[in-house]
Amino acid sequence: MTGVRMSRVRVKICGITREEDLDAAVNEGADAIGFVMWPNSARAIDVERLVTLSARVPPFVTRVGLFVDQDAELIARCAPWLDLLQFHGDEPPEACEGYGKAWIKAVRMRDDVDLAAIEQRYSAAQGLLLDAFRPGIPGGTGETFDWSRIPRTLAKPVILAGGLTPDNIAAAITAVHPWGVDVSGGVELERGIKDPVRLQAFIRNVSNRGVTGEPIQ
Ligand SMILES: O=C(O)c1ccccc1N[C@@H]1O[C@H](COP(=O)(O)O)[C@@H](O)[C@H]1O
Repeated sequence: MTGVRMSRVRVKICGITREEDLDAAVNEGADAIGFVMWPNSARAIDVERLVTLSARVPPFVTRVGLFVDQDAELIARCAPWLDLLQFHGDEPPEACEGYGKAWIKAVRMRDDVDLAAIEQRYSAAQGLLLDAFRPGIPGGTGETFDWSRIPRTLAKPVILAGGLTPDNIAAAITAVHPWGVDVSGGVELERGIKDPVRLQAFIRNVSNRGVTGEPIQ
């Protein structure tokens, strides 16, 4: 490919709990940093910690707050420290609005999922984040799903998630052509603690690929 620079795939590093992990992600070129505000997660942070970590994020890096069927009051308290809300539960569209923030809807890829219907229902979402389905667990499972189930016809930007790693991310981008990718467990040493080596490898393996999966010239 000559003369054409394909748009690059955006990358979000989720489940940041520590300053050093945040700095490593930003310095490697992450486009977005995810903060898990769902208290049942081993990667959860509280509002006080969100305020501290959020203040460390430089301009042009998106601060994303992850919520799972949580109280409007808690989301409203977090919203000033966030740029984008990620709804990872069974929230109806009405529960995602009213915070004055753009938002994305996470969809767990159950066998019977109808993405076209979901896209219509969540028409105000900025994008759809597609994650693996495991009963009883809202996300962050570290599991992949069959990427060929994602139709190419979706109008909204697709953010691919679920079990992504430095080793499978190139194949994932080639298969799905996503707008962005989101990773948590695949770049960790343990839950909530990122591995700088895996983090660097993941972001580098994303950054040199266009949305077609071809290396950017
Ligand atoms: O990270 C969590 O603990 C979490 C909890 C509840 C819902 C979602 C969660 N994480 C998100 O799940 C996907 C996939 O994560 P992984 O890469 O498979 O570990 C991603 O969007 C995380 O942000």
